[in-house]
Amino acid sequence: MLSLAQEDCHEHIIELENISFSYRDQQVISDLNFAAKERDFVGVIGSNGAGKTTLLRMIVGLLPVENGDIRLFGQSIRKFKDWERIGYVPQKNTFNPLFPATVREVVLSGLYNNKNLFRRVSKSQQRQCDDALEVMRIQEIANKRIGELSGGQQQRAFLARALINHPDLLILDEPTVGIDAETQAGFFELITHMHAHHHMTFLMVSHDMDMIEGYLGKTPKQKNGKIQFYVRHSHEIQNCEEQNLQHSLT
Ligand SMILES: Nc1ncnc2c1ncn2[C@@H]1O[C@H](COP(=O)(O)OP(=O)(O)OP(=O)(O)O)[C@@H](O)[C@H]1O
Repeated sequence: MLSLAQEDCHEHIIELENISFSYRDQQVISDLNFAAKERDFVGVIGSNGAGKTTLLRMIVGLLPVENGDIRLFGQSIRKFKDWERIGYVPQKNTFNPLFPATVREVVLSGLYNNKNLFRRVSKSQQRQCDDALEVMRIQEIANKRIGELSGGQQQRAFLARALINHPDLLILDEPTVGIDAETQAGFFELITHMHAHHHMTFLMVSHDMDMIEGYLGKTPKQKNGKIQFYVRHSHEIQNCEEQNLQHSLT
């Protein structure tokens, strides 16, 4: 059993406080509360239309928070500016396959939050890009057009794009939708390996109940179509003594 002092060494990364959201007159999220700490792995589940994508878009600043508050790294989203600390992989079907960019250009665009995809890139930024391509094992296809790739390869490219800034929080919206079972399993293995070996917090929407049950160790139950969170807590991976040691060494 962990003491309170041990648990408290992990900082809050996301705090949702009484969040509600409506599209015109349709209320999608009502009075949602949740908190995730450093290095937690959070599975977000809920039936179609429960508001999962809407919630992620609020957390990454693409939709306004009108009711309640979201705190990111302890700060209200209304004042938050450190967006490079957050990597976001949107749902696959929001990507246009005719987009005329190479994998390398897509990955580099993660540095600029889409402001200017083709601006001049420094040597150190190229190295950052090479590192992200290597982590995702897609160096060989770096110069291919993104639209020519398989669904699994495209997802790796978008994950590399989200990782290029070395984010502290990685947000994934159904990352394996439309991908065959074998590639899905490989992709999930990659994500769980990253969770175990990198100091990152994960928030992932998934309909894959086997994955939630297998990795997060809880049997998901649908609750009136509402969003639910299943968490593998940071202290299940690393206790605070190890964490303090790691911090004192870096
Ligand atoms: N831009 C929009 N304008 C109006 N309504 C929207 C908009 N985006 C989503 N909705 C509606 O809000 C509800 C929640 O949508 P959302 O995509 O957040 O659900 P979800 O839980 O991610 O669903 P799924 O599991 O199918 O991906 C749905 O009823 C949807 O039709």
